[in-house]
Formats: sequence, C-alpha cells, structure tokens
Amino acid sequence: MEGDGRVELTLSPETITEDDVCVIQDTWRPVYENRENAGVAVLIRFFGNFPSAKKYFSQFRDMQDPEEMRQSVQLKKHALRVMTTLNSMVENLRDADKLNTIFKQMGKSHALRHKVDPVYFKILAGVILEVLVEAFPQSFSPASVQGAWSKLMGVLYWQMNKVYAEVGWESIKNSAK
Ligand code: HEM
Repeated sequence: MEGDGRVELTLSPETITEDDVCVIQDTWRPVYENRENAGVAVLIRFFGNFPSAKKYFSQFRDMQDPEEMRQSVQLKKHALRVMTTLNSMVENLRDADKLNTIFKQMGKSHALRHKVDPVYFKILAGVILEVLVEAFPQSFSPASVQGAWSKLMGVLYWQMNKVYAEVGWESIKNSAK
C-alpha cells in the first residue's frame, strides 16, 4: 500500500533518545493546543487518501465529500481520541510501564473490538507526520524533529504489531472478513 514510506517498520522504544524526548515534547505543545483542528486535518487527509479506512466507521463509511466528513461527530470524536492518546504517549515517554499500558489498551481495543487491520496504523502514522510538517512548518521543518517523530511513529506501529500478535490477530482477521 502507498503512503507508508516514512515510518520504520520495526523500532523498539529504546531507540528514542533523551534528545528525541525533549524535541518531541517541545514540538507537541502547540499541536496539542490546536488538537481539534490538527486531529481533524489528519483524519480528513487519511480518509481522503485511503478511503478503505472509512469502512470501520459506521457514521461516515459512505461519505465522499471531505466537507461532509468534517461535520461528522464520529470523525471529530476519533480525532480527539487520537490526539488525547498521542498526548498521553508524549507525556509518558520516560515511563516505559505507562507507555506499555497505553499501547496494550489501544492494540487490544483496535484488534478485538474494532478489528482494524494493523497496516492502517502505519499509514496513519505517515499521514500524521505529513500533516504536522505542513501545519506547523516552523517547529517541524528541522530534520532532527522529523527524525524524532518518525521514531515515535515507528514505535507506535511496532507496538501495535506486538499487541496484535499477542491477542491472536491472525485468527481474528479471518473472522473479521
Ligand atoms: C494513532 C492511532 C490511533 C489512536 C491513538 C486511536 C485511538 C482511539 C481511541 C482512544 C478510541 C476509543 C477507545 C477505544 O475503543 O480504544 C478509538 C476508537 C476507534 N478507533 Fe482508533 N485510534 C488510532 C487509529 C485508528 C485507526 C488507524 C483506525 C481505523 C482505520 C481506528 C478505528 C477506530 C474505531 C472504528 C473506533 C471506534 C469508533 C467509535 O466507536 O465511534 N483507529 N481509537
């Protein structure tokens, strides 16, 4: 699938250095202050470029028009949930146990309840980076900032794959078809 070029497949959390943590926490602040706009912009780009991802959302799976999607309560709700969870990750980058709990909860609910194919986490991670660089050019232009964020997105994807494997995604996905 296209759109997944910038996120590494297999990054363990230890690859995030202290410098990365500082960079991620500093650059996240203005994004989180604009969480609703930023989150909605990310999801509109995601569903616009990868319409098959809409199938998991009962209220806008059949919508084509981005303006109509923008008005969807379910889309806005998921945008805020994504931003709130990212905020918890960013706040707990130095607390491996907390991070693990966040990844576990997220992986379990998306695999078991929502039955989301994990490839969409990789695609969404790439879209998050893309939109943040565009929407916050001042803070996200430096290569060091993009490098730190792309590590975090890589870790997110890696962790999702780990939890998905633990909960038996291979058999769940066949029952989700
Ligand atoms: C950074 C990535 C993501 C984060 C942080 C995130 C976070 C969340 C959270 C916190 C919830 C509500 C609690 C729960 O059910 O776990 C949720 C619900 C949901 N997520 Fe995600 N999510 C992400 C990616 C995705 C992707 C890629 C998809 C599918 C393409 C997806 C589909 C859903 C669906 C269908 C629900 C239920 C929606 C509803 O009930 O209205 N999520 N997500």
